Amino acid sequence: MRLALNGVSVAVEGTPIVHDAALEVGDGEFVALVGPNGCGKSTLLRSIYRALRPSAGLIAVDGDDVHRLPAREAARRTAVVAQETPADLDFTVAEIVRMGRTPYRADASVDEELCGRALDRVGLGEASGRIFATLSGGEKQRVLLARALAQDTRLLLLDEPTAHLDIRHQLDLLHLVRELGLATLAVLHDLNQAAAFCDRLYVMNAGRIVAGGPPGEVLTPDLIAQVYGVRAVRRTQLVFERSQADEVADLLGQAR
Ligand SMILES: Nc1ncnc2c1ncn2[C@@H]1O[C@H](COP(=O)(O)OP(=O)(O)OP(=O)(O)O)[C@@H](O)[C@H]1O
Repeated sequence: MRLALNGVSVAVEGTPIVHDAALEVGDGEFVALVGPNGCGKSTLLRSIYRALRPSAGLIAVDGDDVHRLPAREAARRTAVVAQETPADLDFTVAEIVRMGRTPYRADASVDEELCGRALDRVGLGEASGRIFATLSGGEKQRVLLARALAQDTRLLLLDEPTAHLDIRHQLDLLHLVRELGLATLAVLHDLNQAAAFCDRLYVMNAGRIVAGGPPGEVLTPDLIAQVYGVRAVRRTQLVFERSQADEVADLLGQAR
């Protein structure tokens, strides 16, 4: 297992937030963590990327307790795009992405090449000289993903990666993450998107993981009612693929 959590509890400033969580992400698997606001998703994620230390349980990356690894080694194994966007950094886009290379002592040209490729992958190859603070929220989000990609890890943690993105960029990002083929654990709010893009998902409620498995098995109307307090109807869903978005744009262009 690339990532395995067992019996993980996390307290924040003495308040227990996450209780006895277990989850796994296999090599190349795209796994979502969903659940209502305040249920503890970010807190659990923060304990995986070492921003918080669990009060109980084991968090293993490639079989090793992540909280016992040297910081540099942990950073070579796990990249994260967290929810808090550094707002007014006076760095260029290229400098931000290059921060992803900090855990390595590589040739500057290797770093340059990896950073350039990471920016190209998120569609911001032309923006490398821009000042990060001047970018839109969505562009910032994509730069932070590029920084995570430049870190060249096999485990990727994403906390609401589609926040700030319009629908087109949300879908592009989810497609991209799928194509990367990295073991990925992503906090997502949109259940339809989680169901469409993820191999498996875990549902959290009130600090506990209450269900886990393939989306079709887990996201039942009963579970959604119990966890979110809303009635859901399962229908064949409409997923806008990028190609469809292009067709729609073409049609709109012709109509003008
Ligand atoms: N520093 C803190 N001090 C006290 N309580 C905190 C602190 N940080 C988080 N919490 C509380 O822990 C709970 C879980 O927060 P968390 O951010 O993990 O939830 P979440 O599921 O990610 O929510 P959302 O979907 O709204 O982002 C919330 O009730 C929150 O208010």
